Amino acid sequence: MKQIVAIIKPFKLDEVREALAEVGVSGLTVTEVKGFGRQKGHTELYRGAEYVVDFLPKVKIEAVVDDNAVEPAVDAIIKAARTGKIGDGKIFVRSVEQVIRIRTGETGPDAV
Ligand SMILES: Nc1ncnc2c1ncn2[C@@H]1O[C@H](COP(=O)(O)OP(=O)(O)OP(=O)(O)O)[C@@H](O)[C@H]1O
Ligand SMILES: [Mg+2]
Repeated sequence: MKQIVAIIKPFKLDEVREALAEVGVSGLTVTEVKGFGRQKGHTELYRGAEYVVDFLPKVKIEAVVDDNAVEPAVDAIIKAARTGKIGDGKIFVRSVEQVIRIRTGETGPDAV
């Protein structure tokens, strides 16, 4: 199992959520975050204005999926979140050792 962590532009959240649902991702955690990439926030457009702050608003999406679902999920995020402009975001993929569904006690891929 893997955890996909994607940092995206906030206005892309709905599209990304729909794209992930289409490829069968069963659960998501979403957090409002702030960050910067290699332009350090300074030269990035946000809602039409050039932001001159150190940290730009972003949305972090976390989804844990079975190994064979990583590629379709990553592809779906890229397709939905990409504008082609700087600051489109980044995707990190991490290994997940265990998943436990609290209600039923199921573990592993059955619990994802
Ligand atoms: N190395 C990193 N570690 C942690 N978070 C990062 C990293 N790079 C980017 N981020 C997060 O992703 C957000 C978007 O990054 P961004 O898309 O600007 O990356 P970039 O490398 O500057 O690419 P681009 O040139 O397309 O803008 C940042 O605001 C930050 O929250
Ligand atoms: Mg950037």
